[in-house]
Amino acid sequence: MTTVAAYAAPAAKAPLERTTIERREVREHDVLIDIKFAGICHSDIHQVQEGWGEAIFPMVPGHEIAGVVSEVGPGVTKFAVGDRVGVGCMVDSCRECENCKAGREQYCTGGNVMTYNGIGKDGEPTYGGYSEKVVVDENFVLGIPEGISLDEAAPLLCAGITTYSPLRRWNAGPGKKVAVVGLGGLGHMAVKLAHALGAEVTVLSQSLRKKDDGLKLGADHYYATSDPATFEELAGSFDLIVSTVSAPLDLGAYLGLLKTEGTLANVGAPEEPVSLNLFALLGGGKSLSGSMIGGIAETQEMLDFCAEHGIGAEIELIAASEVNEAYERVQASDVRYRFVIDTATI
Ligand SMILES: NC(=O)c1ccc[n+]([C@@H]2O[C@H](COP(=O)([O-])OP(=O)(O)OC[C@H]3O[C@@H](n4cnc5c(N)ncnc54)[C@H](O)[C@@H]3O)[C@@H](O)[C@H]2O)c1
Ligand SMILES: [Zn+2]
Repeated sequence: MTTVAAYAAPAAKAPLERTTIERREVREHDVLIDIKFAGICHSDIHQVQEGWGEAIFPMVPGHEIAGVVSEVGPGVTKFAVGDRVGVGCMVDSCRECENCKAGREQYCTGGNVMTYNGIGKDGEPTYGGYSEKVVVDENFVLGIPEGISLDEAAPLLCAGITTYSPLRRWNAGPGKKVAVVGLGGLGHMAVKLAHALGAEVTVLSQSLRKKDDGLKLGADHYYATSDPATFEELAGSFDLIVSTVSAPLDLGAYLGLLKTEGTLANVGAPEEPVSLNLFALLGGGKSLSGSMIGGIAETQEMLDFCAEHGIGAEIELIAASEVNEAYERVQASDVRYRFVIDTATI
C-alpha cells in the first residue's frame, strides 16, 4: 500500500478537506499514475451531497483524471513509464457480459466499478482523482494524444465522452441541426464536438449572458430559454437535441423543438424525477433517449478525434484548497466552463 494525499468529503454534504488515502500495490496488469489534473464534474457534487442516493464516505471525488504513468505491472502491454494518460468514470467491469464484450462497459450488467463512490473487485472502496496518485488496470486507462495539454484533456474523460457518444449515436454531422441545452461543462464540450462533426449548432441557454462565448466555441445560433418566444420561433427545428441540464427540465417544451422523428438525447442527471405528457412524443414520432458516458474504446476514439481537431476543454485551473468554493460556483452556474484542480497543490 502507498499513502497519498487527497481531498475528501468526510460525510454527506460536508466540505471537502485534505486527508490521506491508501492506494494498492501495482499488480500484474496495473498502471500507477501520477495525477497532474482532475476536473470537477457536476456529478461529483450530486454524489457528495447524496443527491442520487446513499453514497460511500469518506469520498474522494474525481473522474476526469489526467496524469503520467510512473510504474507499470509486469503484465502491462498498453502503457509504459512516462506515457500521458487519462482515467474516466470507470476503473473496471465484469468483462464478460454482452455489453462489456461489445465495448459498452458503461452498461456492464455484471457490475462495473466506478472510479469513486464504488467498491472495487478487492472489496475496498474506490477513491477518485482529487489525489496525487491512482492505481488502475491498464484496460481502463486511456492514452492522451500529444497535442492536447493534460489540463485541458482532463475534462474530456467525462464531459467529452458523455457528449461525444450521443452525438455519434444520433449521427450529428453535416446537414444536421443540433441543439445543446445548458452551457456548462458538458454543454460546452457538446458545442465544440458537434461543430467539429460538421453539424449546425444552436445553444439553448437560460439567458444570453454567455452568448459571445457560445459563438466562439462553435455555435451558429444562441437562444435564451427564459424567453417564451424562443419556443415558438424554433418549433420543429432540430434533428437532435442534447440536454446537459443538471436540474429537472420541461422535456415536453424541448420535444416541441424537434423535427418529425427527431431525438432528444438526455445526459443530465437531475436529482428529482421529471414528468412528461407522452403526447409530446406521439405527434411527430419523436424519441427520448438517455446516454451514460461511453465505452473505453469509444473514449479513446473521442480523445483521438479531439487531438485531430485541436479540441480541449475551456478550463479554470484552481488549487485544491479552492474546491469547496468551486462547488458553490458550479451550482450557481458560474463556471467557464470546467474547474480543473492542479493536483500539485493537494
Ligand atoms: N450521462 C452521463 O454520463 C453524465 C456524465 C457527466 C455528467 N452528467 C450530469 O450532467 C449534468 C451536467 O453536468 P455538468 O458537469 O455539465 O454541469 P454544469 O453545472 O457544468 O452544467 C449544467 C448547465 O445546465 C445549466 N442549467 C441549469 N438549469 C437549466 C435550465 N433550466 N435550462 C437551461 N440550462 C440550465 C446550468 O446553468 C449549467 O450551465 C449533471 O446532472 C451531471 O451529473 C451526466
Ligand atoms: Zn462526470
